[in-house]
Amino acid sequence: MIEFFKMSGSGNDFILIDNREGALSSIKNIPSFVEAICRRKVSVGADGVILVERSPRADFQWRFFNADGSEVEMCGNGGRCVARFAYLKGIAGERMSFETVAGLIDAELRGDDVKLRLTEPSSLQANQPIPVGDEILTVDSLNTGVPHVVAFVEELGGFDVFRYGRALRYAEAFQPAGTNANFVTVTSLHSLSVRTYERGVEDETLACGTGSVASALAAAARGLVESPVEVTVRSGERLKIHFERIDGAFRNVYMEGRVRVIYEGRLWEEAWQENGN
Ligand SMILES: N[C@H](CCC[C@H](N)C(=O)O)C(=O)O
Repeated sequence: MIEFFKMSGSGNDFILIDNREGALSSIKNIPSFVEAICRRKVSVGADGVILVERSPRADFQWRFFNADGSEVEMCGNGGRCVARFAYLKGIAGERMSFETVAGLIDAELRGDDVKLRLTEPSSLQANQPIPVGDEILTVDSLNTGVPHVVAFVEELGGFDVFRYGRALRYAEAFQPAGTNANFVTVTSLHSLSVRTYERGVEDETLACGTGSVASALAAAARGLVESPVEVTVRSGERLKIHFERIDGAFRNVYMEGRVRVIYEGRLWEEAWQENGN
C-alpha cells in the first residue's frame, strides 16, 4: 500500500507521497503511474503528483509531475501544499527550504496559510502577437519557475479559456516546451482576476500559483498594478502576491494563500494498474 495525502492549494489539487524511504521503489514507470492515479472517477484524480525525497542541502527535495505524467520544474500551489505536508509529517519546521528543478524554494507556514518565495522570474517579453485561428492574440510571456503567457481580456466570465488556452499552449512561438496560458482582468491597482489553462493538465484548473504570479508581474510591468496584488482565481479563492521591482527586474517574489488537507489515503494497486495486467 502506498500512503498519500490529497491536498488542495486554492483548488489546484495534488497527491503527495513521502518517498524518502522509497515508497515507490516497486513502481517501474513513474510518469505512467502518475497519469493513472491522476485520472478522475477511475482513480484518485488530481492536477498533479508531488514526491518528497531526501536532500543533502535543504530540508527536502521534490519531484513535481503534472496530471499527464510530465515532470516539470516548479508548481506554486503544489509548493504551498508540500510545505504544509512536510510540516505535518515532521520533515521540516514552520520555516523550510526545498529543492526543485527551478531552484531552491523557501516556504513559511502561517496557520493554514503558506507563504512561498519563488525563484527569480525571467524572460519577460511583452506584446507578442500570436495567431489563433483567424484572430491575433497579443500576449506577454515570462518564466516564474515554469513558462507562462498572459493575455489581458475585458470579460473573464464567458471567455473560452479552453479554446484560446489550448491554442497558446501549443503555439509555434512557444515550442518545444509549450507554455501555460493565463487570461487576466485587472480590477484595481492591487487586484486582478485570472483564469488559467495549464500545460500538462491540458485543461483549465481552478487555480495556478505560478500563473497568478506571472499575471501579477505582467500587469505590474505594464503599470496596471503595484505590490501587493490580490489575485482571485477560478475557484474564487484569493492568492496574495508580493514583489519588488529593482532596476526594472522583479525581485523577492512571494505568493501566499491557504492550503487544505482533504484526506489521507492508502493506494491499492488497482488505483493505477488496469485490471488483469
Ligand atoms: N502545469 C504547470 C506546472 C504546475 C503549475 C501550477 N499548478 C502552479 O500552481 O504553479 C506546467 O507544466 O508548467
